[in-house]
This record gives sequence, C-alpha cells and structure tokens, in this order.
Amino acid sequence: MKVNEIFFSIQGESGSIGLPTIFVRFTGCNLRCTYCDTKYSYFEGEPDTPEGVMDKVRSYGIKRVCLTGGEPLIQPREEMQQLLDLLGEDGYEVSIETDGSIDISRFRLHDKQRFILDMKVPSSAMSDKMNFENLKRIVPERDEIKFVVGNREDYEWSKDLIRQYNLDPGLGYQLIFSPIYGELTYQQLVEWLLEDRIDARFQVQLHKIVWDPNQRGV
Ligand SMILES: C[S@@+](CC[C@H](N)C(=O)[O-])C[C@H]1O[C@@H](n2cnc3c(N)ncnc32)[C@H](O)[C@@H]1O
Ligand SMILES: Nc1nc2[nH]cc(C(=O)O)c2c(=O)[nH]1
Ligand code: SF4
Ligand SMILES: [Mg+2]
Repeated sequence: MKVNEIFFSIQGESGSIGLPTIFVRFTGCNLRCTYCDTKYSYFEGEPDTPEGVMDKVRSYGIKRVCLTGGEPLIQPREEMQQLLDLLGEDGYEVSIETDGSIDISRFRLHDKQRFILDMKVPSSAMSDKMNFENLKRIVPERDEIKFVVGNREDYEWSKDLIRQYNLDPGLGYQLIFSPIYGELTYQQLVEWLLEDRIDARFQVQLHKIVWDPNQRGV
C-alpha cells in the first residue's frame, strides 16, 4: 500500500466531527473531482505495510482512525483488508471515506468500522462514475451517505437520489450535506435543507475553520 500522510487532528467531517482522530491518507485516486482539495495525494507518497501503518497509528494513543486519500479502496485489497482486520482486533473506531465508485462490499468491516460514502454530484464532473449499487449495500445505522454540493442542480440531484433509493432517515439512513468549500454559502445550503424538511446533517469542514483552509496535515 502507498501512504501519502499520517497525521493527528480533529475529525473535520462526518458523524464523528470534532473528535480526535488519526488520519491515514493513501496515495492515488481513480477520480478527479473538480473541487478536490487533496490533489497532492494523487501521486505523492511512500510504500508501507499494514503492520507499518499500525505501528504509526498506535504511537498516537487515540483509538479513532479515518482512512482517506485519495481513494483508500483502490489500495491492494488484501492489504487494505489486513489493515481493517488489525484495527478491528485492537478495537479502533474506523471511518472510511470513499468516493462512491468502488464496490464497498469488497471489504469486510468489523464492529465500530463504517463507510462514509460520498456520492459525487454533477459539478464534481464525476457523477457518471458512481456505482449506484453501493446505495443498496449501505448498512443504514452504521454507514453515512454524503453529498458535497456546489449549486442548486447538485442539491436537486442529491434529493432525487434520496427519493429514488428511498434513503429514508426513518429507516436509519444517515445523510450528510456539505457545501463545496467556497462554492456555496453555508447559509444557502442550510436554508434549502430546512425549507425542504430534509432530515440530514449539515456539515462544514471544521478543520478549514480552525486552521488556514489551505494547510496540509490538519
Ligand atoms: C479528499 S476526499 C478523500 C476520500 C474519497 N476520495 C472521497 O472523495 O470521498 C474526502 C472528502 O473530502 C471532500 N472534499 C474534497 N474537496 C472538498 C472541497 N473543496 N469542499 C468540500 N469537501 C471537499 C470529498 O468530497 C470527500 O467527501
Ligand atoms: N481534520 C480533517 N478531517 C477530515 N475528515 C476527512 C478528511 C479527508 O480529507 O478525507 C479530513 C481532513 O483532511 N482533515
Ligand atoms: S474522489 Fe476524493 S480524492 Fe479523488 S478527486 Fe474526488 S474528492 Fe479528491
Ligand atoms: Mg480533507
């Protein structure tokens, strides 16, 4: 496996937002979202092993990890599964940020491990790469489905998907809406969500408020 960076910060996104978290950012992505804030992870990085990653993770003394990238699920499958197994054996809480294009059923999760499935909206220019079958593979109370939206068209696209796949929060589906940083105001997205009575979590990238938005490794 190839690792771009490992760092310790607060979780800036998703359901565990604000909690201290160790980030393992893998190198390489199969998509090229227009708005991607992590382009430096496409190629830069060093080879490592699941055991090597575990050693570094253990050194931080916190039992919460976020696997991200790049796209973590394009790393060699055996090695990624081995890392998930090692984290599971040690009782780590794990969130896996994934880009919606990779079959999430290729990986076996342990207790306290979950996917954050980002369904790429039209303005990402990647929505035709989505594997919509993933929406049937999601485990409602466990996983989260995320929409990172930049305009009204993205927002309508997301609502259509929620309707079409019956991603009803009443059935345990956990939905997140987040603005593309700098593209859509927080207020505009919040007002749309409230107006339409969408039972989803509004999320900002907390680390971009705490630190300079261009700072790496936070
Ligand atoms: C950098 S990606 C890595 C994981 C995976 N490739 C994915 O896209 O889910 C992690 C999260 O950051 C989000 N993200 C990237 N650039 C962003 C931006 N400019 N504004 C808001 N969210 C952004 C992505 O949409 C994704 O949910
Ligand atoms: N603090 C912080 N939280 C994050 N949550 C998801 C991130 C990511 O880049 O995937 C991220 C990140 O880059 N920084
Ligand atoms: S899938 Fe994730 S890492 Fe890849 S380009 Fe899109 S936001 Fe960036
Ligand atoms: Mg990030």
